[in-house]
Amino acid sequence: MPVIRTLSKVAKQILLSTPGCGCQPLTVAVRNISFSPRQVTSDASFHSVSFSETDHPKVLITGGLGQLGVGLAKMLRKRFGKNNVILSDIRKPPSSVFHSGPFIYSDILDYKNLREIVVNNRITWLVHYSALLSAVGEANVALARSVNITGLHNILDIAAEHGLRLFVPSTIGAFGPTSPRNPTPDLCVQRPRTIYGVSKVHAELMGEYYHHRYGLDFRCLRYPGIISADSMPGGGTTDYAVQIFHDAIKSSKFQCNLRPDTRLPMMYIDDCLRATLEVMEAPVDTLTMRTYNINAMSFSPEELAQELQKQMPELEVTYDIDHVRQAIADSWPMNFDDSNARRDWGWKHDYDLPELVQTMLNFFDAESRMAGAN
Ligand SMILES: NC(=O)c1ccc[n+]([C@@H]2O[C@H](COP(=O)([O-])OP(=O)(O)OC[C@H]3O[C@@H](n4cnc5c(N)ncnc54)[C@H](O)[C@@H]3O)[C@@H](O)[C@H]2O)c1
Ligand SMILES: C[C@@H](O)[C@H](N)C(=O)O
Repeated sequence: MPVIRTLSKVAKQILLSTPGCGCQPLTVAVRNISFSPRQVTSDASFHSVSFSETDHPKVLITGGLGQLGVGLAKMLRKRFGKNNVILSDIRKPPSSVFHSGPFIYSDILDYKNLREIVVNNRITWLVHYSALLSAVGEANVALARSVNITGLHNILDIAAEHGLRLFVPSTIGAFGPTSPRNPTPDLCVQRPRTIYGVSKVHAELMGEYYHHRYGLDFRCLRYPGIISADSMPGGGTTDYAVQIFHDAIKSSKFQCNLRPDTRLPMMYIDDCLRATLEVMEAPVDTLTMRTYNINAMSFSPEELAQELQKQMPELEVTYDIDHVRQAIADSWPMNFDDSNARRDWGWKHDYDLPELVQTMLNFFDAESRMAGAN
């Protein structure tokens, strides 16, 4: 339904009486009267529950059983309390996750169910992690379009309707071969060649549009490839940088699906999750933008292998190129310029390549010692 048909009479009058393109006056007027894009009764007044700044947020994480969600829930629960953070997904949680805090089934394509969850649990922050990543997206474009685009529309409408603070991650994949690649700034040409990238540019633009049009508190970070030890990636182009650790430890051999010189921005998961909390907590007046690049390090498979070989000289790396992933990687940034995030809300990463490798190896070492002790 076109948005204008869902507006209240007052909103329609303002919209129709705004001269010229009306961009600025319209933005101010509509924000003040506050209506939601899927408001069903045209003249019903819109009420959102307001929470004081001292209240803990009540957080819902969608797509929470992927590489990032469980770690984010753990961090947020430490800060806001176990019961104030709800993980959700369409998959069945492992028992450790199920017993670590609230978990709920939620398919982001089911608008009514999502709304029910938000209302019944008095959600105030929504972290929207559900997505199909770059490589699996290319293998199933129709599903990626549905989850990444239709699902996002549901999330945006529910967040606007209930006055939520909404975090949606974007990615280095939101850039394409015509973007400057070394480094890639926040604002430049964005013509990605994957459905994943297209859907993420769409999310950035729609989130910013809802912010200006409806006053939605939309916050977005473009994550680099994320590296974690205790969760596996969900089918992206940067997955090799996680797999290499598992294979190195298991067999001292790794077959890489990208060329040895493929340079991509990467980040350790702890930095990524901390950045997410920091931008969600950043005072509104520090945010000069709603979508920021964040960066930590940038390396190629051969550089990662060399760093690992300093501690595991027996590691053998061979290359068997996956042409789909290679083409994607060749169109993505090599280095990310995140100076706006550093300036506006004080972003600073903790992990460079040597610390990343050491931390990953320490994790697997501790894990194998624990397994040996049992
Ligand atoms: N991991 C990275 O390197 C990386 C980098 C940049 C951006 N991101 C973004 O961060 C977010 C989380 O990434 P991730 O690595 O945890 O992803 P992932 O692929 O590991 O997990 C995505 C989750 O979404 C769920 N999902 C799929 N369809 C769904 C549906 N219809 N309803 C509800 N849930 C559904 C899946 O079951 C899965 O658990 C994604 O939006 C991704 O684009 C990740
Ligand atoms: C970079 C990121 O968005 C994801 N890890 C992918 O490779 O698809």
